[in-house]
Amino acid sequence: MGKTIIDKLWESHVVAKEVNKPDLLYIDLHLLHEVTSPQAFAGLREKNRKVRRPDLCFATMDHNIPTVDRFNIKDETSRLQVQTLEKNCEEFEIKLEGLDSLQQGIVHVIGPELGLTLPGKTIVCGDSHTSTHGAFGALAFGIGTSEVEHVLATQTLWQNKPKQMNVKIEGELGYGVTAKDVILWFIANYGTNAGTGYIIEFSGSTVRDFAMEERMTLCNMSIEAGAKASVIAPDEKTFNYIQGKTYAPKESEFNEKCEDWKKLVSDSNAVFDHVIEINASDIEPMITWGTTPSMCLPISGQIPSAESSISIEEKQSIESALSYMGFHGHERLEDVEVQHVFIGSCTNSRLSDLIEASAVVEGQKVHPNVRAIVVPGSQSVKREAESLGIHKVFQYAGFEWRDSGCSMCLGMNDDIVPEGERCASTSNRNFAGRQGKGARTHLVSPIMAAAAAINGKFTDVRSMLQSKNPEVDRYVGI
Ligand SMILES: CC(C)[C@H](C(=O)O)[C@@H](O)C(=O)O
Ligand code: SF4
Repeated sequence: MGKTIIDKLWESHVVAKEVNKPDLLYIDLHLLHEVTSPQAFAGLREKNRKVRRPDLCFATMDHNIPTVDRFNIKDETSRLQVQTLEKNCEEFEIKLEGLDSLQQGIVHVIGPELGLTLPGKTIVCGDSHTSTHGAFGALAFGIGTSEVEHVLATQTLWQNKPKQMNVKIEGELGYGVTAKDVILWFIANYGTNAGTGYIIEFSGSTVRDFAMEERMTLCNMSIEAGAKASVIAPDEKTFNYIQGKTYAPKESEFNEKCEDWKKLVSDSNAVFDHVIEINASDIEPMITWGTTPSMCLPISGQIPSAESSISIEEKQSIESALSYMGFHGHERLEDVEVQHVFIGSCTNSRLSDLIEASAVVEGQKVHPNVRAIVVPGSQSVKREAESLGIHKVFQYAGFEWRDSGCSMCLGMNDDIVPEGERCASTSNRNFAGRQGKGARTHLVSPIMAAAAAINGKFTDVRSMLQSKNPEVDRYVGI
């Protein structure tokens, strides 16, 4: 029987195997941030242990930091976490991209950007959206703080091998439909438990046609479908993206690596535990209306009411989502007004996301009732965008142009949505309280967020797109 890419990645990292026990996997890259690492380092210190391979660890600070006046962290716990990470990295000799670093950014944005994320690697981080790195053909997943300590101490991790799912997406996406819409559509149709117990391989012509940034968006949110991880077979696009990046292999070593990486594909006779086939042309621009990513509809849709529920549980969950979100049911999504727009997060804060959104915004003004912010995923993305003049498009329109960080993706820093207010957000989670107490989050793509910023309400972005330049056109699928 053939092997899947998941088998290949897994088997090449098993360092100990016993019947009826988890496998011990070697970890090639351990990413760290300020929130989930302090107790792990404290544990090492208590047991008088060292970090086994500091050279395979890499740290950044992203969750707690301000995106304006970034050195002035007002909240004491946040400041302490950031200072603790600085101290830990110094003591245990781990490379850190701190607040003063030109390379600082959201951990899942800078890993790929610096060429740390490579095909064939096992990558872990104390963060659920580590699945993002699977876009490069890496086996990448989030771990808990006690596992962070274990990996720091041993560079290995005990893991049960999950089941495997192939999600095949075929065909061309419609005009104005993005990778974000694909993953939202997937979760809306298959649920937040679709991937529970599985690693997903995303395959098919739609995925192959995606740029690396789009593949990252897809893998980023696979965790919201319950998956342990997701992976996309590396190809020429992957290799081109990696070539020349700071920590990527150089010259002849790079060429040799590419030959190895090409083998990271599922064999044609490989068998998956489950296969889902999706037709890309079925997908429309999507928007969440409720408090889980699966409470999600095409922009042309109407918010459901609890009456149509098929079970008591469903009725209760719809009722509680409607009440939290301030809806009665039956409202048209296109009539819903927003007060905040957030373009950012590890799902959608890369250069291509900002280019796309700026194409919608160009020459227009943010609606007077809306406060809109753009938070580049890394300081490098910020610089690149500025070199293209993208920041001017946003600033002219009335968007705030910030420094990088997790920002409004979660209420752990200064960027909070006030209680009862509504935010069109390019992030990945819309749980109650996610963007602040009582905040109402609607997950959308960057171009849909841009459209909402201009109109002050959700709008089918396809009615606003204008063909402006080929670079932008390529991204918006024109
Ligand atoms: C803080 C961290 C543990 C958390 C995660 O694991 O995902 C955060 O990044 C999030 O997106 O909710
Ligand atoms: S941007 Fe959001 S989802 Fe991503 S790591 Fe930060 S908090 Fe988590």
